[in-house]
Amino acid sequence: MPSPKAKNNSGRSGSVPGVSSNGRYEFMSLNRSPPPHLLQRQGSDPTSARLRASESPTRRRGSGSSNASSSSATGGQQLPEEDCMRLNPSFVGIALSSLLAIDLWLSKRLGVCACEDSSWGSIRPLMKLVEISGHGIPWLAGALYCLYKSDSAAGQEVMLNLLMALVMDLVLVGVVKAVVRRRRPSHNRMDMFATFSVDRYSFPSGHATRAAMCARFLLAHLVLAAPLRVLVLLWAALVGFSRVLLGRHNVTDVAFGFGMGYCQYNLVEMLWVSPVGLQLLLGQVG
Ligand SMILES: CC(C)=CCC/C(C)=C/CC/C(C)=C/COP(=O)(O)O
Repeated sequence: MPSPKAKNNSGRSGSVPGVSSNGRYEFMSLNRSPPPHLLQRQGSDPTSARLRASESPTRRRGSGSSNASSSSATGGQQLPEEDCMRLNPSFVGIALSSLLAIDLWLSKRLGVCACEDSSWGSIRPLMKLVEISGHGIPWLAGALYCLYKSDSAAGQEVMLNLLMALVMDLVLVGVVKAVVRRRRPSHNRMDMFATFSVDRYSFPSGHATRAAMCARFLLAHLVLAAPLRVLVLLWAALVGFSRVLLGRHNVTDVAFGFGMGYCQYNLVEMLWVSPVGLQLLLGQVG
C-alpha cells in the first residue's frame, strides 16, 4: 500500500498510485499519459481506482475476466502463479516456517553436548549412557529375559505385551521416519550404537517414543511405589532431553516422539494379549 505521505505527495505533485503490468504498485505522473491497461482498470472515478488498487493481489487477479482480456489485449504480462503465492502466503505457511526456524535455532543452541569440544562436551559420556538406557536393544533383551525368567502367568503376560509393544514401536517409528525423511541436525555426529538405515532420519525420535510408551507401560503395570514412579517420569524426560543435548534431534522430533509414544501405549492397551490369548499363542508355538 502506498504510504499516506506518498498519497499526499501524489496530491501535490500530480502523481497517483497505480498497478503496473508486473503487479507492483508504482507512482506515475499525471502529466504523462498512463499505459492503456491502467486506464481501463481505473476508469474515470479516482476513488474507485484507489479502492481497486488497494485490493489484495489474489482478489485483483480474480476480479474479472475483463482484466485478463485487457492485459492480454494490451500485451501486458500475466502475474505468474508462484509470484502470487509469494505475495499472499497463507497464515498456516507462515506459522509453520516460523516454527521450523525457531525449532532449528533452539535445537542448535541446546545441542551443547554434540561433541567433546562443545560447551558441555564433558557430560557427553553421561548423555550417551542415558541414550543407551532408551535404546531398543537393552529394552528388547530385558523384556525377553524377564519373559523367560517369569514363573507366573501374569508376569509372562505383561512381558509378552511389553515385547510386542517394543516391536510395534520400532516398526511405527521406522515407517514415519521413512515417510518424513527429515535429516538429523547438521551438528550431530553419527556415532550412535546399533542403528537401522532409517535411523539416519530424525523425525520422530525413536528414543522419545520408546521412553514415553515404556514409561506409561511401567507406570500402569509394574511400578507402583510413588518415588519410583517419579523416577520413571524423570528418566523418560531425560532420555528425550538428552537427544537434543547430544545434537541427535531437533526439539520438534522429540516433542512429536513423546506424543507418538504416548498414543502408542493406547494402541498397546487396545491390542493387549489376554491370558486366554496367551494360552492359545503358546499352544500354537509349543
Ligand atoms: C533385535 C533387533 C532387530 C533390535 C533392533 C533394535 C534397534 C537397532 C533399534 C534402533 C534404536 C535406535 C538407534 C533408534 C533411533 O533413535 P532416535 O532417537 O535417534 O530416533
